[in-house]
Amino acid sequence: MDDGMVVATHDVAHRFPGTDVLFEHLNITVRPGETVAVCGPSGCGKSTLLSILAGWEKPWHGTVERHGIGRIGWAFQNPYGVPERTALDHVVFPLLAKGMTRRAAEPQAMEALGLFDLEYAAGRRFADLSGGEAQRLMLARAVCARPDLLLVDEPTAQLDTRTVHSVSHVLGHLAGQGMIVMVATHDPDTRDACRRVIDLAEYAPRGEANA
Ligand SMILES: Nc1ncnc2c1ncn2[C@@H]1O[C@H](COP(=O)(O)OP(=O)(O)OP(=O)(O)O)[C@@H](O)[C@H]1O
Repeated sequence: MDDGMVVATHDVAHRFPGTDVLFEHLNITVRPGETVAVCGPSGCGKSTLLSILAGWEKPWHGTVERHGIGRIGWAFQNPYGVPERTALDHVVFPLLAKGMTRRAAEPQAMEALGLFDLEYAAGRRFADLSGGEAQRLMLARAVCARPDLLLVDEPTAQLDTRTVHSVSHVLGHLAGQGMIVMVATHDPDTRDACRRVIDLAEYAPRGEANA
């Protein structure tokens, strides 16, 4: 990881073709060690902002700087997987894609499962996981390859309060190890556990932009 690593937006605004402007004049700078909650009402553009930060979506206006960022990890809002494959298979897969052997990948994948208290489920089929287990599996898969930038979309929608606290704690711990962690969330507990909050409602256009 690069000490000078940074993710920044410079006067970013976004709208999809044929839709209103979601947010504008967004200037943020995020550095390693930070956990940032991206908040705001449903449909305000939280997931879209994460996609823009990842470079998957080009902003309608402005630029995004990703200095020193190599690997990006992403945990999706809706867990998805291959029903008959095990939880461990899902976490091993990105490591194999990175060129690791299965033998080398498995301990690293088990460590990632352990971070989210999922070792017990390593051998279970994805189809047999509960909603909360599948959601934690997405987190384990996102962090297993030790990304520089971790983008997490609604990580706690299906989790109970105690698990929310433990996931928030792990995300803070990963940031402490030098990751940049950004979390789109509605959940007040998750938001409060983050070091910084970006409220996208504050960047909603006022008046003329959507006229
Ligand atoms: N590819 C697209 N084309 C057109 N509109 C889109 C596209 N992707 C998202 N949108 C719209 O942009 C808006 C913002 O979507 P986004 O998923 O970023 O919101 P969100 O704040 O994450 O919402 P939620 O909290 O409900 O998950 C929504 O109105 C959505 O319908």
